[in-house]
Amino acid sequence: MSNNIDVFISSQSFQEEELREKTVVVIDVLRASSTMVTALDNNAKGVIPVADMDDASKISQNLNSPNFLLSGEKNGVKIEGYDLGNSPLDYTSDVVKDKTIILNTTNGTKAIKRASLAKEVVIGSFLNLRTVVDYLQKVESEIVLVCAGWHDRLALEDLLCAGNIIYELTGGSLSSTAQDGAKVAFGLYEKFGDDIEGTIKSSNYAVRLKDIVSEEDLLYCCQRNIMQVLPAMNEGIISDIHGKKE
Ligand SMILES: O=C(O)[C@H](CS(=O)(=O)O)OP(=O)(O)O
Repeated sequence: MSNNIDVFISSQSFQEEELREKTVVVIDVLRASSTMVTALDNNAKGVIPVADMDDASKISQNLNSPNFLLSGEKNGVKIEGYDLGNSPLDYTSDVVKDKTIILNTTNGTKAIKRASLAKEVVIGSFLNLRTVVDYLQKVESEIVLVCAGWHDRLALEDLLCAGNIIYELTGGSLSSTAQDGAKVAFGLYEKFGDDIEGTIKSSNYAVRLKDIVSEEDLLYCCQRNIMQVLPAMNEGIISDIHGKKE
């Protein structure tokens, strides 16, 4: 592929204007991206990402409640009064099928909102990595992989996933003229890509949230290429544009 590709290491590491005319992949492996991918794979109608609780309550007040779920977390914990937290394992077909989910998370949904000037925004995770790569191979615009990170800092699992995407896109051979961000992500994947689970199990996230987020959640989010959905944003709503059918 000949496109220019860069990696931004957190949702605050760029100016929103920098994303204009670009194809952006937002990556929040733990857990917002993995949750959205799972929800859409289980036939949720769409996901509305919101930046905070105020936005979530404004949107939910104007909607017909049986068709909507109010979901999200603060520092990993389900927000009181919400229907669901941010564990992808809770987004089963019987819970989310045909529902639109208003999702409010600490980092992931904020990163998506900050990418709203992009030409297009898609959601990436290990779960749907191959589908994202196949899509990126066809786009003609410049590509930016936005890692959601954690509170404006780098999160290893997001950068590792970005590196895996670049590795696949480049056939494992990155040009010496690649962007610095792409080189760092690619190098991280070369070093740790053989042991995604082990690397993520010893990440800052895993240590920080060990009493809040189950190991089952972590291991689930480490699985590669188990879903073919391609979540993409259109007028504020994320839906599957890959056209998965039941
Ligand atoms: O719910 C999550 O997994 C995280 C929690 S924290 O911000 O890392 O404490 O939120 P997310 O927005 O999915 O990164």
